[in-house]
Amino acid sequence: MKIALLGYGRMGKMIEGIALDRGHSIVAKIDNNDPFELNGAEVAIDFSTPDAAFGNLTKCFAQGVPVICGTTGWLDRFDEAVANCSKHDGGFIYASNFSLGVNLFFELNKKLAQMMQPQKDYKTSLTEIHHIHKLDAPSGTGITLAEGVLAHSDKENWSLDGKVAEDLPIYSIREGEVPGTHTVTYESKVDTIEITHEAHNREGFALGAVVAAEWIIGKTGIFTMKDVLGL
Ligand SMILES: NC(=O)C1=CN([C@@H]2O[C@H](COP(=O)(O)OP(=O)(O)OC[C@H]3O[C@@H](n4cnc5c(N)ncnc54)[C@H](O)[C@@H]3O)[C@@H](O)[C@H]2O)C=CC1
Ligand SMILES: O=C(O)C1=N[C@H](C(=O)O)C[C@H](O)C1
Repeated sequence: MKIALLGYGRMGKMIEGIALDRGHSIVAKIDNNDPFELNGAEVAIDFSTPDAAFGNLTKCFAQGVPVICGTTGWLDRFDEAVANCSKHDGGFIYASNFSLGVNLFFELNKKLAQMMQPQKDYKTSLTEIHHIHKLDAPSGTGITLAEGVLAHSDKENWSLDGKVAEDLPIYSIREGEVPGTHTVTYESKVDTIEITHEAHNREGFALGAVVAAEWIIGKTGIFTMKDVLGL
């Protein structure tokens, strides 16, 4: 499979290593202000920046190249990206987190939220911890987890660091080089129930993105990691 990497930072470099190990070739590495030349790529993988992702996706769809996008912090334009993809009959997978472990954790989170819905004595919150270089807060994974909780809650919205009292709080912590830790907490006067996913490194994210790229070849439409992993 010929891959174009959009964004050649921490994730782009890790994806390159995993893709080469799995027998694929990298035909383009586009970072920052590089010319946008896809060089015959069969699929593009975008791990760039919140400001860059939407423009990169738009160019790929216009050139008929399916995209795997892991960049977070740009989702105010997600519906537009989906419309662009559909207009060109393209292929698209966005995931706030591509790791198998986190996608299992998403399902566990929804199941626990469903069980906790009648338990009104518990106060719910989310916490995400990431490295100090991260540009967006809360994390995309934190937002997906919050959506899973809100689907089984009387609350309607989440807010960053509990800024809106009636919302579900997502607390964002930036420290050192933490790859990504997410915790969902239910706390009552008598006890605490907590589920945590802790990434030990970025390999799981990168492998999931390459597996998604392998999966989308030959398909058109908008998909999720649930489709890829059969969850
Ligand atoms: N969905 C997932 O599983 C994961 C998502 N992420 C997200 O992926 C994104 C990238 O993360 P990292 O690699 O850690 O960041 P990074 O900062 O190491 O790399 C981003 C790269 O994008 C480049 N860039 C800037 N403008 C660009 C443009 N117009 N086109 C292409 N590249 C451009 C930057 O120069 C930089 O090299 C972040 O949004 C992060 O939150 C990170 C890990 C896992
Ligand atoms: O920026 C990161 O590093 C990560 N970003 C993603 C997010 O915002 O959820 C996924 C992972 O947690 C690492």
